[in-house]
Amino acid sequence: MTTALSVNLNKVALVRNTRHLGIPSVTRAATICLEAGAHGITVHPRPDARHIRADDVRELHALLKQWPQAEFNIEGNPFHNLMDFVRELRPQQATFVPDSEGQFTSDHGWNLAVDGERVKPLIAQAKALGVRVSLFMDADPAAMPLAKAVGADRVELYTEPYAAAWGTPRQQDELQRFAAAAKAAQAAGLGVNAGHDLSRDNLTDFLRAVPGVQEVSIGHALISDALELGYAATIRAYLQAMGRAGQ
Ligand SMILES: CC(=O)[C@@H](O)[C@H](O)COP(=O)(O)O
Ligand SMILES: NCC(=O)COP(=O)(O)O
Repeated sequence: MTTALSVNLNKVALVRNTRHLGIPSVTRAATICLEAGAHGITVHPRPDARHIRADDVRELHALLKQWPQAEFNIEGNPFHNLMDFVRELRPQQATFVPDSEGQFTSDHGWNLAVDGERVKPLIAQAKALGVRVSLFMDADPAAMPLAKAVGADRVELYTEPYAAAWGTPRQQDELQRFAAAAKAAQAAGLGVNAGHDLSRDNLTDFLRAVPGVQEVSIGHALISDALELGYAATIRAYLQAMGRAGQ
């Protein structure tokens, strides 16, 4: 099975928002990622619009019509602004994340023993619109049957604890825990996605150890790598521009 790579463009928008120039362009970033072979685009339009804004979500949705194989994954809290995007745009996938408004970054999955009953009708609503629903979940095998019971199609395993343990003596224990959670999800009839702080360094070990991951969504490390891998070519381009002035 091939794991799909969905590129999270939040951080491109974060830089763009520090000026009124429209650069770096979120849609151009999406085009370059898809042309390079990425399988999808992820955004997390937070209620405070600190990075991805509503217009970005609409423009990406329009752009992705030119990429019928690519998937658009919109993340967010369905009790805040996510359902508006789901109803308006019907992306291929909505990832429900239990973040508070203004949260620094996502740092936990759903507690379905508490939120399951109120999240259930929103999952049904999204699915009735043809939108696949993935629930952002901690890697707790016991919680997976609950995710199935409330109607989710997939779970996205919250991988920050694995990323933090990577390269330390805790790495193997974390990998075992994530593998057990993935197996429990699959046994319950759910698909498995994964994301948060995945990187070029920690991704290979994760995909080797955790079976059947259908999609990884990666933003922070990937966009940071794109900057670092791009510095040298960019300096050459600027020196050429200066050279054309005879310098
Ligand atoms: C759900 C998740 O783990 C990440 O997508 C997270 O949404 C990243 O959000 P920020 O880019 O705002 O940190
Ligand atoms: N769902 C996780 C995601 O989209 C990206 O998270 P990160 O790589 O920015 O931590």
